[in-house]
Amino acid sequence: MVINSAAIRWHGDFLELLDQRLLPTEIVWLPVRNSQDAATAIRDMVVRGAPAIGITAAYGLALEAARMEQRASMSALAGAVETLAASRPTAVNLFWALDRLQATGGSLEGAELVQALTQDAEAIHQEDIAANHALGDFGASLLPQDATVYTHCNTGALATGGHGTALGIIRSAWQKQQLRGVYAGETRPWLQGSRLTSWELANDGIPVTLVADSTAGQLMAQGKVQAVIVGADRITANGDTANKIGTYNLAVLAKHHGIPFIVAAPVSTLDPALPDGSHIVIEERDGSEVRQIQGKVVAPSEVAVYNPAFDVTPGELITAIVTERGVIEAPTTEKVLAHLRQQ
Ligand SMILES: CSC[C@H]1O[C@H](OP(=O)(O)O)[C@H](O)[C@@H]1O
Repeated sequence: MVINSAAIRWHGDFLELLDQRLLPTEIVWLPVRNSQDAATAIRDMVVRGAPAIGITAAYGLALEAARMEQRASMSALAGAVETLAASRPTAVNLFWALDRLQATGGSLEGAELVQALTQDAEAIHQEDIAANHALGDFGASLLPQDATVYTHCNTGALATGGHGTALGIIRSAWQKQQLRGVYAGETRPWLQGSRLTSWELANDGIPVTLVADSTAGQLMAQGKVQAVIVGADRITANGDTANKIGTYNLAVLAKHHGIPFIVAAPVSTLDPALPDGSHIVIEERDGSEVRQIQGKVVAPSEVAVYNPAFDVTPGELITAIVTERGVIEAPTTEKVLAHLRQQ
């Protein structure tokens, strides 16, 4: 089966990933032929975004099994699972996908195992696309008519199997003629907002205004934003949400200004095993990502840098969490667990 999406092209026996480090100026597709290729691509953010990371890990494990041919077994794949799991720590979708494929693989071996893992990886990809369209519609129903929304980082087709999560809500609202426009925060230091979100929305013809991250408060104070919509990398049982660094700032600002703060994520981003956000491992990335912008030095080479890739927004600051199953208003542990029990 061939599955093509904005950032991920699956050819049935190998994978291509759009190198998102080069966007928006260059379109370069990199081949991925085994689990190490996939892990390296995730670690180096060739592919990024919680759902896209999970999908890539799933294909990477399936490719590794195919490389082993008749030698393939889940015990033989244990090293590949470990390598993929070590690529980035925060997005739970990576671990969810690996757990799902390990369960699918079970005691299968050889060609049967290769087929089962391949089909499940393809299913994860297709399910994510469907989930994003469903959550997009649920989320659009939360927005007032003619809304202008603020979004952070990139949560679009580049970060998922397609359509997007927060950008999925934005795309669905635009298609329903509910949306006036979008403010996209640049999202330092990796600039997912300026390089990826503004590129995706402009390509779709959705009115987008790029702003420096520090502009968000003034926009809210001036009444120019009717909702803040963001994605998620891991949502714990009580609704605490790990997302791109800077998300917590936006949640506090939104609370102060009485603006709805909406988190969009597929159910695969919910992690009920963690009771609250204090248990989430926050990835810290190299200081060079802050000292430089696309290789241009913007700080003294010896200056100390603290570069957490994510922060945690407490559930009490979140107006609603939107998944493909519906909306969790004012999330609490009871509501999140009930949401997970519903089919
Ligand atoms: C739907 S993508 C979720 C999430 O992933 C992004 O992080 P990164 O670009 O570092 O992979 C960002 O936190 C998005 O909100």
